[in-house]
Amino acid sequence: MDLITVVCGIIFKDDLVLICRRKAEKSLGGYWEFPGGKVEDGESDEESLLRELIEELNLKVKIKQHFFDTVHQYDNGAIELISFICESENITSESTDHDQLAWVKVSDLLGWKLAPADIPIAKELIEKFKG
Ligand SMILES: Nc1nc2c([nH]c(=O)n2[C@H]2C[C@H](O)[C@@H](COP(=O)(O)OP(=O)(O)OP(=O)(O)O)O2)c(=O)[nH]1
Repeated sequence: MDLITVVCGIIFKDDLVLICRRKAEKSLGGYWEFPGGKVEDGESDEESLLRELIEELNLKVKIKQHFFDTVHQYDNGAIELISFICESENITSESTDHDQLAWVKVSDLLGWKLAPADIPIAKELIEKFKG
């Protein structure tokens, strides 16, 4: 099966990072993720991320750096999840794709029910921001 490319933003506001809970009716409903989405034909990863964040969250961010990529095999196919560290000037509180949003400390990330593909990214972030 094909590998689907998905981009996500690790969006910081001060020292908190945004995670979003996927609506129940979506694939991986109820799991928390870093917001983003599938890369469309003809788009760069960065363009895709900026578009998705505006569409879903009406949030404009600054992409600071490419962070970490991971491949995860779900039952219905594999995704490559490409993450970027971003900064946001404002806090968003509504999403078209999620039923809850939370701004959390990096050190608390693994206490949330993250989508399985996000766990290696969360672990890497915890390492990076440790002490
Ligand atoms: N946006 C995003 N998606 C993620 C993350 N982790 C993870 O496994 N995914 C999965 C969920 C989806 O299967 C896919 C992204 O799809 P999407 O959110 O753009 O799209 P969609 O609603 O059209 O997806 P789908 O219901 O058709 O699967 O990647 C993450 O951190 N952010």
